[in-house]
Amino acid sequence: MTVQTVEYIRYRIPEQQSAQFLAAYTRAARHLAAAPQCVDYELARCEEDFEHFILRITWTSTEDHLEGFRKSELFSDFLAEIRPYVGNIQEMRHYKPTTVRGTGASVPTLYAWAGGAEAFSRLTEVFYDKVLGDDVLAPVFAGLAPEHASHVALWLGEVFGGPPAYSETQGGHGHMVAKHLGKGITEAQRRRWVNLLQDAADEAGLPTDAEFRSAFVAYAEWGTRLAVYFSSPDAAPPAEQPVPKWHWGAAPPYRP
Ligand code: HEM
Repeated sequence: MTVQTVEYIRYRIPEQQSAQFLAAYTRAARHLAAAPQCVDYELARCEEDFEHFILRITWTSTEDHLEGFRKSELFSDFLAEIRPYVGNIQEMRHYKPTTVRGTGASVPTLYAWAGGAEAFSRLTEVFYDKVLGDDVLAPVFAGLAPEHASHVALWLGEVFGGPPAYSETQGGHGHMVAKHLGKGITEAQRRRWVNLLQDAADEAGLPTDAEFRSAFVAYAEWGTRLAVYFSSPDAAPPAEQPVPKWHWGAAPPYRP
């Protein structure tokens, strides 16, 4: 059995060349991404001394790197991009992982666990396709603005711990809630909204683990009930409030 190996390449790049260096590596990285011998890679920059960079590449094995990638056309294309910096290399060696390894106790956000911005865009695209084909919800969403799905994706991403993209581009909680004023959403419509959101989560490939889905549905329940409340004829617009931040709740992510 071959054992993965980690190659570390340490560079010292003068500050004034660092922008070109990063641009060259951004281009070169395409050839790593296309290499079947490459498991993953990351170029990191030293926080304490900006001139130090470390490129970490995990290869399927040292032999695959030296006999496979190094002898392939991808390597020539990779090298062509970074050749000006070969003289700046301070170390370039392969390291075999030892048994000392593990993960810490940091808890990922629901946003990261779901798969980030891309996962929420997929979710709302699938969701609004369903909504527009649904007999109960289609009338509510007739004439929907084309950017609606992407705005809701930004909103959900922010609620679940992602960047504040909705509040920075659209508005805060009050702004979002106000979108529902006067809509007269019924319980049947609300319940269908929650059901279709879960169907869309399945189809869009969001994680299906119990911990994620229970937190996800908890927010859908809470948010839709607020939407119904504020959509009733006598509801007053809400005061401006921060965007709610949804967390895992009682059951943190399960990691065997
Ligand atoms: C967790 C629950 C909900 C969330 C997070 C949510 C989120 C949003 C957001 C972010 C917007 C504004 C989109 C934009 O800025 O373009 C919006 C608008 C809207 N929502 Fe909701 N919503 C929820 C529940 C519901 C429900 C249950 C219904 C109806 C069944 C509904 C109907 C609408 C409609 C019709 C609009 C468009 C308003 C307009 O632009 O005229 N929403 N929603």
